Amino acid sequence: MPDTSKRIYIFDTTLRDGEQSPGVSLNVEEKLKIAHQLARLGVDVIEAGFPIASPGDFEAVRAIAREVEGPVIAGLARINDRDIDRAWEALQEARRPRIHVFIATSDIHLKYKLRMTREEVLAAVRKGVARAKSYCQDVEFSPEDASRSDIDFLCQVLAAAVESGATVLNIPDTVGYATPAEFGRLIAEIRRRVPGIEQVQISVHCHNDLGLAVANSLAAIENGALQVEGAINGIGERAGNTALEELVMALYTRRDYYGCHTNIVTEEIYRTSRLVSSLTGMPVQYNKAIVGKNAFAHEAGIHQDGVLKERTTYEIMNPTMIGLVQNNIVLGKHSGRHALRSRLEELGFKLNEAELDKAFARFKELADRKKEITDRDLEAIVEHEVKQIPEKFALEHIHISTGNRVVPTATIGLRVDQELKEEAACGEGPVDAAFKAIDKITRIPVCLKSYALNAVTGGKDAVGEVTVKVEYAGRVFIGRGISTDVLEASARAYVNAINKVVYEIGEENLQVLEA
Ligand SMILES: CC(=O)SCCNC(=O)CCNC(=O)[C@H](O)C(C)(C)COP(=O)(O)OP(=O)(O)OC[C@H]1O[C@@H](n2cnc3c(N)ncnc32)[C@H](O)[C@@H]1OP(=O)(O)O
Ligand SMILES: CC(C)C(=O)C(=O)O
Ligand SMILES: [Mg+2]
Repeated sequence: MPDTSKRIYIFDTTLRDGEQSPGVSLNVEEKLKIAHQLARLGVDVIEAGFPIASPGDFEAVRAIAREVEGPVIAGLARINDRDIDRAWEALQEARRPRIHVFIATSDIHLKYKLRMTREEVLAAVRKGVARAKSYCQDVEFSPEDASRSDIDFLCQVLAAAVESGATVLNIPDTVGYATPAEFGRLIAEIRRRVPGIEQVQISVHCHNDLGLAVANSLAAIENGALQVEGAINGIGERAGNTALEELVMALYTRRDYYGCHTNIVTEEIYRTSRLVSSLTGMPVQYNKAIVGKNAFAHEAGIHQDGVLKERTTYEIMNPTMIGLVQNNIVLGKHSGRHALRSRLEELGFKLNEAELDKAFARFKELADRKKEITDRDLEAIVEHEVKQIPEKFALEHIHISTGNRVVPTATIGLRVDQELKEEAACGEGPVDAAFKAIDKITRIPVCLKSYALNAVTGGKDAVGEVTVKVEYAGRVFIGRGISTDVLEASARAYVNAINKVVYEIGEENLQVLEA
């Protein structure tokens, strides 16, 4: 057995850097949901947001700090008084709060972005870290763009942060410029040169612009980094952050080589990945390591033969390790509530009776149209349609008439507070017609910003998942819907987004169009 006594701490920034992915905007409820799942996953730190960024982000950090037990809860702040004070205001009810302050140290950022001299940056670091420390024992400091910074100045800044009370020094490769050997050397050099470094934890935060974020993080671990920052599914600014599931499984699978462990409950990885993908609206690419649809699929005959004879011929990990459950019970139209409940429990969903009834009704509807219901179908039903916000509007029926020589026309029936209302509309295409008919019923002037269709499951009876983003009063709301019929999935997604508008804005504050 290899010695794996060295512990690597996992800092999850899905809710902060991950949310900086273009097009992603999570509301308080969605962030809380992800934070609870991250706690189940066993991450050591959750960076819940950037409290000064917006009232919504402030509320999300505050709610997570209040509610989520287990991990340290961190909030990001620029190195100025207002940001730090606001971060502390959001974090103070956390059982284990951490203020994360940052300022860039590369000449390029100093000259063009901050317009500050090195002396000014040094002074700001001393003042900012000390201010954060006056509120909170646990203070993380990040010299942004560290990998492109002058090493002498970088070490000077890091030393100042340690002297002023930082407990964690996080070294970011902000623009994903470093290569593994080089980044490993940078960590080793910092450990050798910064006075007092042995009193603090060294962390790394790598971006994936050259596809090297995980490799760079692993090189940093080999050179003494004890904390790694990253995001689920590798989401984040531009090409994203270190994909935490990849890093964790690399450390686990190659524990013989790295000789360390994390406290991650690996069986929660797949579920966390699905939840993040579903709530951010960012699909996971099929060939993505660990959590992609094809990550454990074998297509070629020689591989299939090998795996059938002995799984380890072509699998370096057992899929059950990440929570992909193999099952022998086939769920279909003849299955009952017990089988459904048991399968959902195996997948980690605990539903109350009302939720189970709703899931069962949708399951039966789907089973009438599809031979076999897969785990992905069930996840889609639960994540998109059961664990949901209150429904002001519920899709009752949809009829579409379309073709290459007719004007697409949709008739939609929605239950509005239990009363059935029906409208018809024509459109540029069938989806447009359906959305216009829905608009006529809801009379809420939302603006459609994007529409995406994905097949959740395989085969010609695959379940289609539609994600729409709509804008109302300058805010973006994401709606999702699933069905074997993509037009029905589209209508469900649009109605779901409108329900979110009603829920978040409040019915009393909505501007409704005249009938
Ligand atoms: C590498 C990273 O991921 S850093 C985190 C990036 N994340 C985000 O930016 C998301 C949230 N951001 C926001 O909502 C907004 O940018 C806000 C609310 C933080 C600031 O908005 P604004 O006050 O309008 O400033 P804006 O974003 O246009 O410009 C940034 C300002 O902060 C300054 N700044 C940037 N980093 C720092 C820092 N670490 N410490 C102090 N000042 C900083 C810039 O120099 C600029 O100052 P200037 O206005 O004097 O030129
Ligand atoms: C705030 C810092 C850590 C960051 O996100 C980066 O440098 O990429
Ligand atoms: Mg970053």
